[in-house]
Amino acid sequence: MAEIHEECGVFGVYHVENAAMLEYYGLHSLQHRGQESSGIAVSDGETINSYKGKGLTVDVFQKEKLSAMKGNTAIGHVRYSTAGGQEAENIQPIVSKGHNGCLAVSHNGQIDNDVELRLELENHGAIFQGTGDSEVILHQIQYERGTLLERITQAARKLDGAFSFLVMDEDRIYAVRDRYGIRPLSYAPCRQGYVISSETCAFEVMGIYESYDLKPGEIVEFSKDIVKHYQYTNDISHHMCAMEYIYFARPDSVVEGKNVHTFRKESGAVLARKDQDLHADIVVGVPDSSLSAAIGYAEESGLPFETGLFKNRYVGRTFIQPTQAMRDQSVRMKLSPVESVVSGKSVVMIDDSIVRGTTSRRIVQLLKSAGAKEVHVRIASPVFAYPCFYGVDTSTRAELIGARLNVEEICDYIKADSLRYLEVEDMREVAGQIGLCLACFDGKYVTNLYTHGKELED
Ligand SMILES: O=P(O)(O)OC[C@H]1O[C@H](OP(=O)(O)OP(=O)(O)O)[C@H](O)[C@@H]1O
Ligand SMILES: NC(=O)CC[C@H](N)C(=O)O
Ligand code: SF4
Ligand SMILES: [Mg+2]
Repeated sequence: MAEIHEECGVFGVYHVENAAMLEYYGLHSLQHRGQESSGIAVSDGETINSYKGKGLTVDVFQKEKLSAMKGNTAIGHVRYSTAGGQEAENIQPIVSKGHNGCLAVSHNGQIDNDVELRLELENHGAIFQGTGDSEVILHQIQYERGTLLERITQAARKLDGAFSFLVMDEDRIYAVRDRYGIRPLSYAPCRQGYVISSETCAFEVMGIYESYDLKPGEIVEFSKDIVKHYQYTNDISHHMCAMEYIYFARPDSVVEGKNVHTFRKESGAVLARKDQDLHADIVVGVPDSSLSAAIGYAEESGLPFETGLFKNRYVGRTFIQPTQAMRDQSVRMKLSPVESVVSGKSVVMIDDSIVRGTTSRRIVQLLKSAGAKEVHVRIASPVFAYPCFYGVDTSTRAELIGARLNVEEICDYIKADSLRYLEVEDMREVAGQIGLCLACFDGKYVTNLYTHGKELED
Protein backbone atom coordinates (compact mmCIF):
# COMPACT_ATOMS: atom_id res chain seq x y z
CA MET A 1 0.00 0.00 0.00
CA ALA A 2 1.30 3.39 -0.81
CA GLU A 3 -0.70 5.70 1.36
CA ILE A 4 -1.60 6.35 4.93
CA HIS A 5 -5.24 6.93 5.61
CA GLU A 6 -7.34 7.62 8.64
CA GLU A 7 -10.06 5.29 9.73
CA CYS A 8 -13.74 4.74 9.37
CA GLY A 9 -16.63 5.95 11.47
CA VAL A 10 -19.85 4.10 12.25
CA PHE A 11 -23.05 5.63 13.55
CA GLY A 12 -26.35 4.00 14.47
CA VAL A 13 -29.80 5.36 15.35
CA TYR A 14 -32.26 3.09 17.12
CA HIS A 15 -35.89 4.04 17.45
CA VAL A 16 -35.75 7.78 16.83
CA GLU A 17 -38.13 9.51 14.43
CA ASN A 18 -36.56 10.55 11.13
CA ALA A 19 -33.55 8.34 11.75
CA ALA A 20 -31.93 9.25 8.42
CA MET A 21 -31.68 12.93 9.38
CA LEU A 22 -30.08 12.16 12.76
CA GLU A 23 -27.81 9.65 11.04
CA TYR A 24 -26.66 12.40 8.68
CA TYR A 25 -25.68 14.65 11.60
CA GLY A 26 -23.90 11.74 13.25
CA LEU A 27 -21.86 10.91 10.15
CA HIS A 28 -21.07 14.57 9.59
CA SER A 29 -19.54 14.73 13.09
CA LEU A 30 -17.43 11.67 12.27
CA GLN A 31 -16.27 13.00 8.91
CA HIS A 32 -12.67 13.42 10.12
CA ARG A 33 -12.48 9.60 10.35
CA GLY A 34 -13.10 8.98 6.65
CA GLN A 35 -13.74 11.07 3.59
CA GLU A 36 -13.69 8.54 0.78
CA SER A 37 -17.37 7.60 0.90
CA SER A 38 -20.49 7.91 2.99
CA GLY A 39 -23.55 5.71 3.30
CA ILE A 40 -26.80 5.31 5.22
CA ALA A 41 -29.12 2.29 5.53
CA VAL A 42 -32.57 2.91 7.03
CA SER A 43 -35.16 0.42 8.22
CA ASP A 44 -38.85 1.28 8.16
CA GLY A 45 -39.68 -1.86 10.14
CA GLU A 46 -40.35 -3.93 7.04
CA THR A 47 -37.38 -3.50 4.79
CA ILE A 48 -33.98 -1.80 4.60
CA ASN A 49 -33.24 0.93 2.06
CA SER A 50 -29.76 2.26 1.56
CA TYR A 51 -28.01 5.05 -0.26
CA LYS A 52 -24.28 5.52 -0.54
CA GLY A 53 -21.77 7.40 -2.62
CA LYS A 54 -18.20 8.57 -2.93
CA GLY A 55 -17.15 11.73 -1.13
CA LEU A 56 -18.18 13.66 1.96
CA THR A 57 -21.50 13.12 3.74
CA VAL A 58 -22.63 16.65 2.79
CA ASP A 59 -21.97 15.93 -0.88
CA VAL A 60 -23.53 12.46 -0.98
CA PHE A 61 -26.79 13.39 0.83
CA GLN A 62 -29.21 16.17 0.01
CA LYS A 63 -32.26 17.05 2.08
CA GLU A 64 -34.70 15.47 -0.41
CA LYS A 65 -32.77 12.22 -0.34
CA LEU A 66 -32.81 12.10 3.46
CA SER A 67 -36.52 12.95 3.67
CA ALA A 68 -37.27 10.10 1.28
CA MET A 69 -35.46 7.59 3.53
CA LYS A 70 -38.32 6.75 5.89
CA GLY A 71 -37.86 4.83 9.11
CA ASN A 72 -36.78 5.18 12.70
CA THR A 73 -33.76 2.88 12.75
CA ALA A 74 -30.58 3.44 10.73
CA ILE A 75 -26.89 2.70 10.51
CA GLY A 76 -24.28 4.63 8.57
CA HIS A 77 -20.63 4.75 7.67
CA VAL A 78 -17.85 7.11 6.60
CA ARG A 79 -14.96 5.25 5.04
CA TYR A 80 -11.27 5.19 4.48
CA SER A 81 -10.48 1.86 2.91
CA THR A 82 -7.94 -0.41 4.54
CA ALA A 83 -8.90 -3.62 2.77
CA GLY A 84 -10.47 -3.64 -0.69
CA GLY A 85 -10.36 -0.62 -2.97
CA GLN A 86 -12.61 2.41 -3.27
CA GLU A 87 -15.02 0.85 -5.77
CA ALA A 88 -18.76 1.22 -5.21
CA GLU A 89 -19.22 -2.41 -4.08
CA ASN A 90 -17.00 -1.79 -1.04
CA ILE A 91 -18.84 1.30 0.18
CA GLN A 92 -20.65 0.70 3.48
CA PRO A 93 -23.13 -0.05 4.98
CA ILE A 94 -23.17 -3.36 3.14
CA VAL A 95 -26.72 -4.64 2.77
CA SER A 96 -28.00 -8.15 2.02
CA LYS A 97 -31.51 -9.38 1.35
CA GLY A 98 -31.92 -13.04 2.20
CA HIS A 99 -34.73 -15.55 2.76
CA ASN A 100 -34.65 -14.61 6.45
CA GLY A 101 -34.82 -10.85 5.85
CA CYS A 102 -32.48 -7.90 5.39
CA LEU A 103 -29.20 -7.21 7.12
CA ALA A 104 -26.90 -4.18 6.98
CA VAL A 105 -23.37 -3.92 8.37
CA SER A 106 -21.10 -0.92 9.10
CA HIS A 107 -17.57 -1.67 10.24
CA ASN A 108 -14.58 0.23 11.61
CA GLY A 109 -11.36 -1.71 11.89
CA GLN A 110 -9.78 -4.53 9.94
CA ILE A 111 -10.49 -8.24 9.94
CA ASP A 112 -7.05 -9.87 9.80
CA ASN A 113 -8.18 -13.42 9.00
CA ASP A 114 -10.41 -12.10 6.18
CA VAL A 115 -8.58 -14.00 3.45
CA GLU A 116 -8.96 -17.33 5.27
CA LEU A 117 -12.63 -16.77 6.14
CA ARG A 118 -13.49 -15.56 2.64
CA LEU A 119 -11.97 -18.68 1.11
CA GLU A 120 -13.93 -20.91 3.44
CA LEU A 121 -17.17 -19.02 2.79
CA GLU A 122 -16.62 -19.12 -0.97
CA ASN A 123 -15.98 -22.84 -0.74
CA HIS A 124 -19.41 -23.06 0.87
CA GLY A 125 -21.00 -21.14 -1.99
CA ALA A 126 -20.85 -17.50 -0.88
CA ILE A 127 -20.66 -14.98 -3.71
CA PHE A 128 -19.08 -11.72 -2.62
CA GLN A 129 -20.02 -8.39 -4.23
CA GLY A 130 -16.83 -6.58 -3.34
CA THR A 131 -13.24 -7.12 -2.24
CA GLY A 132 -13.33 -5.63 1.28
CA ASP A 133 -12.88 -7.34 4.64
CA SER A 134 -16.13 -5.93 6.04
CA GLU A 135 -18.25 -8.00 3.66
CA VAL A 136 -16.79 -11.09 5.32
CA ILE A 137 -18.57 -10.04 8.53
CA LEU A 138 -21.94 -10.00 6.77
CA HIS A 139 -21.38 -13.34 5.01
CA GLN A 140 -20.10 -14.98 8.17
CA ILE A 141 -23.24 -13.90 10.06
CA GLN A 142 -25.43 -15.21 7.23
CA TYR A 143 -23.49 -18.48 7.21
CA GLU A 144 -24.06 -19.27 10.90
CA ARG A 145 -27.24 -20.94 12.21
CA GLY A 146 -29.80 -19.89 14.83
CA THR A 147 -31.26 -16.57 15.91
CA LEU A 148 -29.59 -13.38 14.70
CA LEU A 149 -27.92 -12.97 18.10
CA GLU A 150 -26.59 -16.53 17.94
CA ARG A 151 -25.31 -15.99 14.42
CA ILE A 152 -23.55 -12.74 15.37
CA THR A 153 -22.06 -14.44 18.44
CA GLN A 154 -20.66 -17.31 16.39
CA ALA A 155 -19.34 -14.97 13.71
CA ALA A 156 -17.69 -12.62 16.23
CA ARG A 157 -15.85 -15.59 17.76
CA LYS A 158 -14.42 -16.49 14.35
CA LEU A 159 -13.43 -12.99 13.25
CA ASP A 160 -9.94 -11.94 14.33
CA GLY A 161 -8.50 -8.44 14.21
CA ALA A 162 -9.94 -5.05 15.05
CA PHE A 163 -13.64 -4.45 14.75
CA SER A 164 -16.31 -2.18 16.04
CA PHE A 165 -19.33 -2.93 13.89
CA LEU A 166 -23.08 -2.44 13.74
CA VAL A 167 -25.55 -4.96 12.37
CA MET A 168 -29.13 -3.89 11.62
CA ASP A 169 -32.11 -5.98 10.60
CA GLU A 170 -35.64 -4.68 10.10
CA ASP A 171 -36.17 -3.82 13.76
CA ARG A 172 -32.95 -4.22 15.75
CA ILE A 173 -29.38 -3.01 15.92
CA TYR A 174 -26.51 -5.02 17.37
CA ALA A 175 -23.26 -3.24 18.25
CA VAL A 176 -20.18 -5.48 18.48
CA ARG A 177 -16.64 -4.78 19.66
CA ASP A 178 -13.56 -6.99 19.23
CA ARG A 179 -12.05 -8.84 22.18
CA TYR A 180 -8.94 -6.61 22.27
CA GLY A 181 -10.85 -3.33 22.48
CA ILE A 182 -8.81 -1.77 19.68
CA ARG A 183 -11.44 0.50 18.11
CA PRO A 184 -13.79 2.70 20.15
CA LEU A 185 -17.58 2.30 20.19
CA SER A 186 -20.05 4.06 22.48
CA TYR A 187 -23.81 4.44 22.83
CA ALA A 188 -26.19 6.82 24.53
CA PRO A 189 -29.91 7.23 25.14
CA CYS A 190 -31.45 9.69 22.66
CA ARG A 191 -35.07 10.83 22.91
CA GLN A 192 -37.17 7.64 22.99
CA GLY A 193 -34.31 5.50 21.56
CA TYR A 194 -30.54 5.25 21.32
CA VAL A 195 -27.59 6.42 19.25
CA ILE A 196 -24.36 4.47 18.77
CA SER A 197 -21.12 6.02 17.56
CA SER A 198 -17.41 5.48 16.92
CA GLU A 199 -16.79 8.72 18.81
CA THR A 200 -18.69 10.63 21.46
CA CYS A 201 -18.23 13.97 19.63
CA ALA A 202 -21.23 12.92 17.51
CA PHE A 203 -23.41 12.75 20.65
CA GLU A 204 -22.53 16.23 21.82
CA VAL A 205 -23.95 17.83 18.66
CA MET A 206 -27.22 16.15 19.65
CA GLY A 207 -27.07 17.61 23.14
CA ILE A 208 -26.17 14.25 24.69
CA TYR A 209 -23.43 14.32 27.32
CA GLU A 210 -23.75 10.94 28.95
CA SER A 211 -22.66 7.85 27.08
CA TYR A 212 -21.37 4.33 27.66
CA ASP A 213 -18.53 2.40 26.03
CA LEU A 214 -18.94 -1.14 24.78
CA LYS A 215 -16.58 -3.51 26.54
CA PRO A 216 -14.09 -5.62 24.58
CA GLY A 217 -15.82 -8.83 23.44
CA GLU A 218 -19.27 -7.39 24.00
CA ILE A 219 -22.44 -7.41 21.91
CA VAL A 220 -25.07 -4.81 22.79
CA GLU A 221 -28.57 -5.39 21.44
CA PHE A 222 -30.98 -2.53 20.85
CA SER A 223 -34.46 -3.96 20.42
CA LYS A 224 -37.96 -3.46 21.79
CA ASP A 225 -36.77 -0.12 23.19
CA ILE A 226 -34.33 -1.72 25.60
CA VAL A 227 -30.64 -2.47 25.72
CA LYS A 228 -29.29 -5.95 26.42
CA HIS A 229 -25.65 -6.87 26.98
CA TYR A 230 -23.97 -10.11 25.97
CA GLN A 231 -20.34 -11.12 26.25
CA TYR A 232 -19.42 -13.30 23.25
CA THR A 233 -16.06 -14.17 24.80
CA ASN A 234 -14.36 -13.76 28.16
CA ASP A 235 -10.95 -14.01 26.53
CA ILE A 236 -10.49 -10.24 26.44
CA SER A 237 -7.76 -7.62 26.79
CA HIS A 238 -7.62 -3.82 26.61
CA HIS A 239 -5.64 -2.39 23.72
CA MET A 240 -7.27 0.87 22.71
CA CYS A 241 -5.50 2.32 19.64
CA ALA A 242 -3.02 4.93 20.90
CA MET A 243 -3.32 6.80 17.59
CA GLU A 244 -6.97 7.53 18.39
CA TYR A 245 -5.71 9.76 21.19
CA ILE A 246 -2.64 11.04 19.34
CA TYR A 247 -4.17 11.96 15.99
CA PHE A 248 -7.44 10.41 14.78
CA ALA A 249 -10.14 11.25 17.27
CA ARG A 250 -11.61 14.70 17.65
CA PRO A 251 -10.31 16.58 20.74
CA ASP A 252 -13.84 16.90 22.13
CA SER A 253 -14.36 13.11 22.08
CA VAL A 254 -14.06 11.02 25.21
CA VAL A 255 -12.39 7.66 24.50
CA GLU A 256 -12.51 5.03 27.25
CA GLY A 257 -13.38 7.73 29.76
CA LYS A 258 -10.51 10.04 28.79
CA ASN A 259 -11.01 13.27 26.88
CA VAL A 260 -8.76 13.38 23.79
CA HIS A 261 -7.75 17.03 24.26
CA THR A 262 -6.69 16.26 27.85
CA PHE A 263 -4.65 13.25 26.70
CA ARG A 264 -2.85 15.40 24.13
CA LYS A 265 -2.23 18.21 26.63
CA GLU A 266 -0.71 15.75 29.09
CA SER A 267 1.50 14.34 26.32
CA GLY A 268 2.74 17.86 25.60
CA ALA A 269 3.47 18.38 29.29
CA VAL A 270 5.59 15.20 29.37
CA LEU A 271 7.59 16.52 26.39
CA ALA A 272 8.15 19.80 28.25
CA ARG A 273 9.42 18.01 31.37
CA LYS A 274 12.11 16.36 29.25
CA ASP A 275 13.25 19.77 28.02
CA GLN A 276 14.45 21.37 31.28
CA ASP A 277 17.68 22.51 29.60
CA LEU A 278 16.15 23.90 26.44
CA HIS A 279 16.15 27.69 26.13
CA ALA A 280 13.48 28.73 23.66
CA ASP A 281 11.19 31.76 23.24
CA ILE A 282 7.83 30.43 22.03
CA VAL A 283 5.83 27.23 21.52
CA VAL A 284 4.07 26.69 18.18
CA GLY A 285 1.73 23.80 17.45
CA VAL A 286 1.11 22.47 13.95
CA PRO A 287 -2.61 23.06 13.43
CA ASP A 288 -4.97 21.44 14.17
CA SER A 289 -4.18 18.06 15.65
CA SER A 290 -1.12 19.26 17.60
CA LEU A 291 -2.59 22.34 19.22
CA SER A 292 -3.66 20.52 22.39
CA ALA A 293 -0.17 19.06 22.88
CA ALA A 294 1.40 22.47 22.23
CA ILE A 295 -0.85 24.07 24.87
CA GLY A 296 0.21 21.35 27.33
CA TYR A 297 3.89 21.94 26.54
CA ALA A 298 3.50 25.72 26.93
CA GLU A 299 1.66 25.42 30.25
CA GLU A 300 4.26 23.06 31.68
CA SER A 301 7.32 24.96 30.41
CA GLY A 302 5.98 28.45 31.12
CA LEU A 303 6.81 29.52 27.54
CA PRO A 304 4.18 31.47 25.60
CA PHE A 305 1.93 29.48 23.26
CA GLU A 306 1.88 31.34 19.94
CA THR A 307 0.08 31.09 16.62
CA GLY A 308 3.21 30.82 14.54
CA LEU A 309 1.54 28.80 11.78
CA PHE A 310 -1.73 29.54 10.07
CA LYS A 311 -3.74 26.77 8.50
CA ASN A 312 -5.92 27.11 5.43
CA ARG A 313 -8.90 25.02 6.54
CA TYR A 314 -9.93 24.14 3.01
CA VAL A 315 -7.00 21.81 2.35
CA GLY A 316 -7.54 18.25 3.57
CA ARG A 317 -5.29 16.02 5.59
CA THR A 318 -1.95 15.83 3.75
CA PHE A 319 -0.77 12.33 4.41
CA ILE A 320 -3.63 10.96 2.36
CA GLN A 321 -2.24 12.40 -0.87
CA PRO A 322 -1.03 9.62 -3.16
CA THR A 323 2.23 11.10 -4.45
CA GLN A 324 5.13 12.84 -2.72
CA ALA A 325 4.87 15.84 -5.08
CA MET A 326 1.21 16.29 -4.15
CA ARG A 327 2.00 15.97 -0.45
CA ASP A 328 4.73 18.63 -0.70
CA GLN A 329 2.37 20.96 -2.55
CA SER A 330 -0.47 20.34 -0.07
CA VAL A 331 1.69 21.19 2.95
CA ARG A 332 2.68 24.43 1.19
CA MET A 333 -0.95 25.30 0.41
CA LYS A 334 -2.10 24.35 3.88
CA LEU A 335 0.30 26.02 6.30
CA SER A 336 1.81 29.50 6.31
CA PRO A 337 4.23 30.86 8.91
CA VAL A 338 3.27 34.06 10.75
CA GLU A 339 6.43 36.08 10.26
CA SER A 340 5.78 38.72 12.92
CA VAL A 341 5.42 35.94 15.50
CA VAL A 342 8.40 33.74 14.65
CA SER A 343 10.97 36.17 13.30
CA GLY A 344 14.12 36.25 15.44
CA LYS A 345 12.68 33.63 17.85
CA SER A 346 13.87 30.26 19.02
CA VAL A 347 10.76 28.14 18.37
CA VAL A 348 9.63 24.85 19.94
CA MET A 349 7.50 23.32 17.20
CA ILE A 350 5.11 20.58 18.34
CA ASP A 351 3.55 18.03 16.00
CA ASP A 352 1.61 14.90 16.91
CA SER A 353 3.49 12.52 14.65
CA ILE A 354 6.06 12.13 11.91
CA VAL A 355 5.08 9.57 9.30
CA ARG A 356 7.11 10.21 6.16
CA GLY A 357 8.71 13.42 7.42
CA THR A 358 7.12 15.59 4.69
CA THR A 359 5.23 17.89 7.05
CA SER A 360 8.00 18.46 9.60
CA ARG A 361 10.66 19.06 6.96
CA ARG A 362 8.49 21.57 5.15
CA ILE A 363 7.41 23.40 8.31
CA VAL A 364 10.94 23.76 9.66
CA GLN A 365 11.85 25.30 6.31
CA LEU A 366 8.80 27.60 6.41
CA LEU A 367 9.57 28.80 9.94
CA LYS A 368 13.22 29.42 9.10
CA SER A 369 12.34 31.29 5.93
CA ALA A 370 10.06 33.48 8.07
CA GLY A 371 13.08 34.36 10.24
CA ALA A 372 12.96 31.80 13.08
CA LYS A 373 16.40 31.67 14.72
CA GLU A 374 16.11 28.04 15.83
CA VAL A 375 13.45 25.35 15.39
CA HIS A 376 13.31 22.55 17.98
CA VAL A 377 10.86 19.88 16.86
CA ARG A 378 9.00 17.92 19.54
CA ILE A 379 6.72 15.01 18.63
CA ALA A 380 3.89 14.06 20.99
CA SER A 381 4.16 10.33 20.17
CA PRO A 382 6.94 7.74 19.85
CA VAL A 383 8.76 6.97 16.58
CA PHE A 384 6.22 5.59 14.06
CA ALA A 385 8.08 2.60 12.64
CA TYR A 386 5.57 -0.20 11.95
CA PRO A 387 2.46 -0.39 9.77
CA CYS A 388 -1.00 -0.78 11.28
CA PHE A 389 -3.18 -3.81 10.51
CA TYR A 390 -6.13 -2.69 12.60
CA GLY A 391 -8.07 -0.22 10.47
CA VAL A 392 -5.56 2.49 9.66
CA ASP A 393 -4.28 2.39 6.11
CA THR A 394 -0.52 2.86 6.50
CA SER A 395 2.44 2.77 4.18
CA THR A 396 4.75 -0.16 3.88
CA ARG A 397 7.50 -0.18 6.48
CA ALA A 398 9.95 1.19 3.92
CA GLU A 399 7.91 4.38 3.51
CA LEU A 400 7.92 5.17 7.22
CA ILE A 401 10.87 7.43 7.95
CA GLY A 402 11.06 6.04 11.49
CA ALA A 403 11.67 2.55 10.12
CA ARG A 404 14.63 3.64 8.00
CA LEU A 405 16.37 6.35 10.01
CA ASN A 406 17.28 6.90 13.66
CA VAL A 407 16.19 10.06 15.52
CA GLU A 408 19.44 11.90 14.77
CA GLU A 409 19.13 11.10 11.06
CA ILE A 410 15.49 12.18 11.02
CA CYS A 411 16.53 15.44 12.69
CA ASP A 412 19.08 16.00 9.89
CA TYR A 413 16.48 15.14 7.26
CA ILE A 414 13.93 17.64 8.54
CA LYS A 415 16.73 20.18 9.15
CA ALA A 416 15.67 20.91 12.72
CA ASP A 417 18.02 22.25 15.39
CA SER A 418 16.93 19.42 17.65
CA LEU A 419 14.31 16.66 17.64
CA ARG A 420 12.72 14.71 20.45
CA TYR A 421 9.90 12.15 20.54
CA LEU A 422 7.93 10.67 23.41
CA GLU A 423 8.77 7.13 24.48
CA VAL A 424 6.34 4.21 24.46
CA GLU A 425 6.45 4.29 28.28
CA ASP A 426 5.39 7.96 28.25
CA MET A 427 2.24 7.03 26.32
CA ARG A 428 1.43 4.39 28.93
CA GLU A 429 1.96 6.92 31.71
CA VAL A 430 -0.42 9.40 30.09
CA ALA A 431 -3.01 6.66 29.45
CA GLY A 432 -2.94 5.57 33.12
CA GLN A 433 -5.44 2.73 33.59
CA ILE A 434 -6.33 2.59 29.89
CA GLY A 435 -4.55 -0.28 28.11
CA LEU A 436 -3.14 0.79 24.73
CA CYS A 437 -2.21 -0.76 21.41
CA LEU A 438 1.17 0.74 20.55
CA ALA A 439 2.07 -1.67 17.74
CA CYS A 440 2.93 1.02 15.18
CA PHE A 441 5.59 2.23 17.63
CA ASP A 442 6.93 -0.98 19.17
CA GLY A 443 5.94 -3.63 16.60
CA LYS A 444 4.14 -5.66 19.29
CA TYR A 445 0.94 -6.58 17.46
CA VAL A 446 -1.83 -7.72 19.72
CA THR A 447 -3.31 -10.25 17.28
CA ASN A 448 -2.11 -12.85 14.82
CA LEU A 449 -1.62 -11.02 11.50
CA TYR A 450 -2.35 -14.01 9.24
CA THR A 451 -1.54 -13.27 5.58
CA HIS A 452 -1.14 -9.55 6.32
CA GLY A 453 2.05 -10.21 8.27
CA LYS A 454 3.98 -10.56 5.01
CA GLU A 455 3.58 -6.79 4.44
CA LEU A 456 6.11 -6.34 7.23
CA GLU A 457 8.72 -7.76 4.88
CA ASP A 458 8.03 -5.21 2.08
O1 LIG B 1 5.37 13.00 8.26
P1 LIG B 1 4.21 13.18 7.35
O2 LIG B 1 4.11 12.08 6.33
O3 LIG B 1 4.15 14.51 6.73
O4 LIG B 1 2.89 12.99 8.22
C1 LIG B 1 2.74 13.54 9.48
C2 LIG B 1 1.74 14.64 9.50
O5 LIG B 1 0.50 14.13 8.99
C3 LIG B 1 -0.54 14.46 9.90
O6 LIG B 1 -1.06 15.72 9.59
P2 LIG B 1 -2.05 16.00 8.38
O7 LIG B 1 -1.51 17.12 7.61
O8 LIG B 1 -2.33 14.73 7.64
O9 LIG B 1 -3.44 16.33 9.06
P3 LIG B 1 -3.88 17.34 10.23
O10 LIG B 1 -4.06 18.68 9.59
O11 LIG B 1 -5.16 16.78 10.69
O12 LIG B 1 -2.84 17.34 11.30
C4 LIG B 1 0.15 14.55 11.24
O13 LIG B 1 -0.59 15.39 12.12
C5 LIG B 1 1.49 15.14 10.91
O14 LIG B 1 1.44 16.54 10.88
N1 LIG C 1 -10.69 2.29 8.20
C1 LIG C 1 -11.61 1.40 8.45
O1 LIG C 1 -12.03 1.16 9.58
C2 LIG C 1 -12.05 0.64 7.23
C3 LIG C 1 -12.98 -0.52 7.49
C4 LIG C 1 -12.80 -1.62 6.47
N2 LIG C 1 -11.58 -2.36 6.72
C5 LIG C 1 -12.81 -1.06 5.06
O2 LIG C 1 -11.78 -1.03 4.41
O3 LIG C 1 -13.83 -0.62 4.60
S1 SF4 D 1 -0.97 -0.21 15.29
FE1 SF4 D 1 -1.01 1.98 15.82
S2 SF4 D 1 -2.63 2.89 14.54
FE2 SF4 D 1 -2.91 0.65 14.53
S3 SF4 D 1 -4.37 0.20 16.18
FE3 SF4 D 1 -2.33 -0.01 17.07
S4 SF4 D 1 -1.85 2.05 17.88
FE4 SF4 D 1 -3.57 2.27 16.47
MG1 LIG E 1 -0.66 17.36 11.19
